[in-house]
Amino acid sequence: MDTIEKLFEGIVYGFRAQPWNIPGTTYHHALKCRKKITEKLKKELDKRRQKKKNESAEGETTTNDLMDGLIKMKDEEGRQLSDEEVLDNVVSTILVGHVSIAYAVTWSLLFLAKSPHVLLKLREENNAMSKEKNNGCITYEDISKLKYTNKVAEETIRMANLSAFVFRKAIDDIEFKGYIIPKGWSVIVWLRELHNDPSNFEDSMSFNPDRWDTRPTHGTYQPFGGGSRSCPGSALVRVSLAIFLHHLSIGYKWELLNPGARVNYLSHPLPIDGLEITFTKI
Ligand code: HEM
Repeated sequence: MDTIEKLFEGIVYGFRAQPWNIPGTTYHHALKCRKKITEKLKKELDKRRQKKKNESAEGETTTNDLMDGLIKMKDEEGRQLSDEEVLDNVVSTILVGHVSIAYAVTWSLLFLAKSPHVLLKLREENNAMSKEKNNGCITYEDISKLKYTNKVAEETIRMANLSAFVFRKAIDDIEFKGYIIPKGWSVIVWLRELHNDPSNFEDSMSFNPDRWDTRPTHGTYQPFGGGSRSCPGSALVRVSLAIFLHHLSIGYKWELLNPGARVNYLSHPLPIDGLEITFTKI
């Protein structure tokens, strides 16, 4: 697991690096990590395929994880994924799910530590819910009742700007503010700028969950991208954050060790100290 963790970390660093495939660059290292991880997963895939062959007389294989799901998947015409497609899907799913939610959670800890009045309201709402549930676990339905908690989660997603930009290609000549973007050009959509622009979000740099009482203007909020390639993990991110905020606010107090720590923006924004913190159980 440690080796796999290291390899994924290498790929994540190469995510937003300049694509210079020269020894010594972050991008080159990421490609090497990608190759190694694919080799490791290929061995596992071969084992699974062999196992499936051996067991075909007895029926289905017993494991039921992502790789098995991809191996079994068939389209309408009964076509299955090639080895390369299975491996690409395993790598990209782990990659996008690997650090993203952890980073969002990290930012929620930081924003809340710096906004005690928000934390107070969050704690109030979640203590009330916990009492209602007799200290039991919350369910998916309960999460939608945690109105303030959901607003804190959304404001965290806005302020954290974990995906600062997405790439697109102009499929036609486009005129924008007097400039022509020729067909075929690559375009960066700078999401962070949209979310930090005070004309889109009043007092945009302050952590204010109540701003979510009204919906943002169309097109001004795209933390998960847009269109057919938008993030399929967005609901999972929101639910995970809400569950985390519930348990955190009712169970713990915490203090930042370096409240003024600078932020490292690549490959994803994160305080330079990794957010060193002390926790106390309430
Ligand atoms: C806070 C966490 C996350 C943020 C901010 C985020 C943001 C994004 C953005 C901006 C894109 C590009 C969308 C576009 O080009 O329009 C994307 C793509 C994607 N995300 Fe996420 N994401 C997060 C978490 C996750 C998680 C947890 C998963 C899955 C477990 C996931 C799966 C994916 C996949 C598979 C794509 C590629 C979609 C495609 O190209 O069709 N993401 N994400």
